[in-house]
Amino acid sequence: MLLHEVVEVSSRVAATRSRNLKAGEIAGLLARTEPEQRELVARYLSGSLRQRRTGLGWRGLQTMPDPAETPTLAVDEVDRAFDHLASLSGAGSVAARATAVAALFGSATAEEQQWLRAVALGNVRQGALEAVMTEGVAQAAGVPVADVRRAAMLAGGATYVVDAAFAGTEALAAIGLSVGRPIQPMLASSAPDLDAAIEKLGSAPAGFAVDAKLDGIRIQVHRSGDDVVIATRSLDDITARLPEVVEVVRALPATDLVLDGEAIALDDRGRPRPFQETASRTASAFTGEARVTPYFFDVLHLDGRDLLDLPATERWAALEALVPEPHRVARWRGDDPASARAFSRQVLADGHEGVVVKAAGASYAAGRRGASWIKVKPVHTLDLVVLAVEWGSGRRRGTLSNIHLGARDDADPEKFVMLGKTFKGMTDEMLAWQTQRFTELKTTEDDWVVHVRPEQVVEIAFDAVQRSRRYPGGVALRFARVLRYRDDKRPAEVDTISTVQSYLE
Ligand SMILES: Nc1ncnc2c1ncn2[C@@H]1O[C@H](COP(=O)(O)OP(=O)(O)OP(=O)(O)O)[C@@H](O)[C@H]1O
Repeated sequence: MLLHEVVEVSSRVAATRSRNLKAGEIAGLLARTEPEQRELVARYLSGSLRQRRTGLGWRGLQTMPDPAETPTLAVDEVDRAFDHLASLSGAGSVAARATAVAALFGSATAEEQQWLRAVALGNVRQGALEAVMTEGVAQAAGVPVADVRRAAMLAGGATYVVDAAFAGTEALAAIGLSVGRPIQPMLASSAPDLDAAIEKLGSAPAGFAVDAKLDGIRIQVHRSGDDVVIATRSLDDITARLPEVVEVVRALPATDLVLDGEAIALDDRGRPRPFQETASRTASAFTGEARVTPYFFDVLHLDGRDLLDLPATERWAALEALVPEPHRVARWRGDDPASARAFSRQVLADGHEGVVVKAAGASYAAGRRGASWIKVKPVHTLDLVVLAVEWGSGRRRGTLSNIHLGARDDADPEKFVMLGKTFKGMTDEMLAWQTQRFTELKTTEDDWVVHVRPEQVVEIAFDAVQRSRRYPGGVALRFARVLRYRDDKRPAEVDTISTVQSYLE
C-alpha cells in the first residue's frame, strides 16, 4: 500500500462531517489493503505511529528537503524508517537522525511530507476518532461493530484488533484482558451533588460506594512477576517515571495483577499538594521532584483470573484483601444517604477535589462513561480547547499569555465555539511551557494574537456561566482560570457548548 493512498483517505475523512462517510472511507481503504499491512494502515489512519518514540522533535522537522514529484513511498517503508529513527541513540545519533529524516522526507511528496511531519509530532488533526475507526474496521471486516468495540476496549484501541476482526467474531471474542497490555479505563459521568448522583444510580439493590476523588493522575498498573507496567488514562507508558509506584506494586502478595488507581503528591500531613506537583512527575515536559503515592480503587485481574465482569462489591473485596489500606482510596460503602453525605463532607474537608459514587453491582465497563460511576465536584470545571493566545504585556512580555477558549460544537467534533479568554491561574512554569507549545501549534498571527491549531486541551475552573452577546455561543465564563493543561485528553473529548450552556443559572 502506498502512503499516498493513506494520506488521501485521511484528508477525505477530515473533510467530511458525516460519521458514516468517514467510516466508509476507512472501511474502503482497509478492505483493499494487503492483510499484513492492515494494522499499520489503521494506525496511520488514526494519526499515530507504531513506534511510541521516534526521537524526532519539531526543531528537527522545521526545514524540509525538496519534496518528490510523484508518490512512491510505501507504508512498510515508512514503518521501517521510523523503526530505524527510534533505534538511534548515543554518540553520532544527531547526525544519523538528520540523514534518516532527509532520506524519508526527501522521498515524500509535499502532501506526504506534511502528513509525516504531523504524525511524527503527534499532531495529526484528521486522525480518525476511535468511534469512527471502530465502525470502519467492523464494516471492512463484515463483523458486528459491538464485537469490535468490546475487543478494542480490552486491547487498548480499535487499531489493535484489525487482524482479529478480519479473522471473524470468534477471534474478536477471544480477545480478553492481557496482563501487560493496558485497557481503556472506565470513566465517570457527573452529577451536581451527592443526592443527584445517588438518584442517578437508580434503585441499585446492592447499595453503593462513595470514593474520595483524588486530584492526581490516573494510573493503570499491570504486574506479571517482577515486571510492572504503568499506563496513563490515555494508555501512555509512564513506568520509568514512577519508580516509587513500581516498588509499592512489587511488594503486593500476588504474581499477576491489574490495578486501577490514582497517583498523587501529598504533603507531610497527607493532604494533596497542588496538582502541578503530581503533573511535574508524569508529564514529559517537566522534571519534578515531588514524590507521588499510589492509591488504588479497583482490581481487574488477579493471579490468572479476570475480574472485570464481576459485580463491583467482589472486586472491592479482592482489592481490600490484596492492597494495604495506606494504598487504597478512602471508600465508604453502604446504602444510607445521610451517612454517605457525612463521608463526602469529610473527604472535601481533607482537601480532595470531590467524590466518585459507584454502583456496587456494576461490572468494570472498560472505555465507557456510564452511570455506574458518577463524579461530584464542588468546583465547576470544563475541559476546553485553546483556539488562540495573546502575547503578554508588563511582567508577561515575551510570553504567550491570554488563552482563547473553545467548547466543542455538539454536531461536529472538529468544530469549536469560542467562549472567552483567560490569563489567570498560570504558574511561571506553565507560561514558559505554553509559550513554546503554542508557538509549535501556530497557524497565523495578527497584531498580538497567535492563532493555533485547536489541539491543546485545558481544564478550566469557573464560578458561573453567564449569557453574553460577545461570543458566538451566547455564553461566557465568569472568573475562568486555568487549572491545568491536559495531555491525556484529545480535542474531540472536550466539553460541548450545550454542556456549557447547561450551567446557565
Ligand atoms: N476514587 C476514584 N475512582 C475513580 N476515578 C477517580 C477516583 N479518584 C480520582 N479519580 C479520577 O477521576 C477520573 C474520573 O472522572 P472521568 O472518568 O470523568 O475522567 P476525567 O475526564 O479525566 O475527569 P476529571 O477531569 O474530573 O479528572 C478518573 O479518570 C480518575 O483519574
